[in-house]
Amino acid sequence: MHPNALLDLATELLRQVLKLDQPADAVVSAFFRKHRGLGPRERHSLAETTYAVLRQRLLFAHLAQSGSGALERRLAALAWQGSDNFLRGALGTQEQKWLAEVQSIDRAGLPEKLRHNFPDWLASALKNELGDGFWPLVEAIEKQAPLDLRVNTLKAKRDDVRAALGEAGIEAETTPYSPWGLRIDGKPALQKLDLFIRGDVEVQDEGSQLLAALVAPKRGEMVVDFCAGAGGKTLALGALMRNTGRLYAFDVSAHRLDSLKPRLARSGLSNVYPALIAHERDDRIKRLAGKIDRVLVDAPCSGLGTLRRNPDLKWRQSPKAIEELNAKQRDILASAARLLKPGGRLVYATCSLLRSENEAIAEAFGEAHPEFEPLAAGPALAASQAERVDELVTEAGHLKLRPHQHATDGFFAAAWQRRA
Ligand SMILES: C[S@@+](CC[C@H](N)C(=O)[O-])C[C@H]1O[C@@H](n2cnc3c(N)ncnc32)[C@H](O)[C@@H]1O
Repeated sequence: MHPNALLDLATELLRQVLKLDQPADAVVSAFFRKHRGLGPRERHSLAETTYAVLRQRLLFAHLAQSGSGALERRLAALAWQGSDNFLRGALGTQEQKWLAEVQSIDRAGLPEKLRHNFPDWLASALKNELGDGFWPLVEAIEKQAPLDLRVNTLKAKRDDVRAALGEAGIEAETTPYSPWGLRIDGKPALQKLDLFIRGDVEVQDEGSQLLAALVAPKRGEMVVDFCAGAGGKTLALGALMRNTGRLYAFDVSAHRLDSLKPRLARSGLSNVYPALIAHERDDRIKRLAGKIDRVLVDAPCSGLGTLRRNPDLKWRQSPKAIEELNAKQRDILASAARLLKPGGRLVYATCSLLRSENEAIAEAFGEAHPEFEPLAAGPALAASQAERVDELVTEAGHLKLRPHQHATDGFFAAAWQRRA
């Protein structure tokens, strides 16, 4: 494709994504479905350019002020993630001159906001939360996340999968904390590999794997994944149960539960029971009250721990939306807790970095529910063969992961045991 035609497409894609009325990954996928003729390299340039704009939107919007022509074209040129030569082929002489000028600006001297690229409310919330970790986080989320895999221990061993990936020309390292994880640099096409098709691996961030390790369901138990979504954690839990017992995968979204089905088929699990619920007080939950050994509440949240993958969330979340989520999180946790039998384990988790969605929810639940005793995450993770657990837990005994410290998405989890 002629460079200018591709830059025109990048301009159009950015116009759609920057409306911010839908998740960026959904807009990008729909765009690619409409433009089927695009090759893998063209798709890569378009998607990564779009994500680069979302990551550093304030900086690029500032630098774009001086140019002319469509704003989105200037943003695409500034954030271009293909080759420089290709981009030059797309730009007119004036545009090239402008780009060279703005690219020579010393970015380290720009105001703070143009260096962290957060809206004000979020910058102050994250500074409060992270202190000295704020700037390391900014740096960590400007980079792409690595690709983590979870080896399906029902079907394969980690060393064998690593060797098979090596034979396919894909270098993988073992993950530092999860006993089932492999980490790959870059984004090789895995879907066509035999080991993927037969369900030996699933794509799953190491942090998500650690949540399953914290729930630690055993053979033959009754387990509920309360907010199962597309079932990333369900599959990990089912494998830990060695395909025995009963694992209910609840969610209010039929669409998300539908995406679980092909993954379930690949995984070889037959102990999973997906169930659509209307809301957290659905009758199905009342029927199972007091009967369940382990419950995971992977609560709907702001997703701000996933900014490496979803940089649009910085611009799509708001304090009001987070307050609404907080109410939902409280309700779902209180309802899910009723499922547990005495001695049972409850885990509340989010992929948020914000205290209001994490500690605040856990503390309020603990105060209102003396029948639940806090369970320290460290020993529980160690019992699941997680490694270097001291690096993963807080003084209060919560699991807390950060992109800049652990190279995972940001996660929080609190656990309790129901008193007998
Ligand atoms: C963080 S996502 C879950 C991700 C999933 N556990 C995974 O590992 O792929 C939160 C999920 O909660 C679901 N949800 C929202 N409200 C709910 C409710 N009241 N009861 C149960 N699930 C709910 C959403 O549909 C969404 O799929």
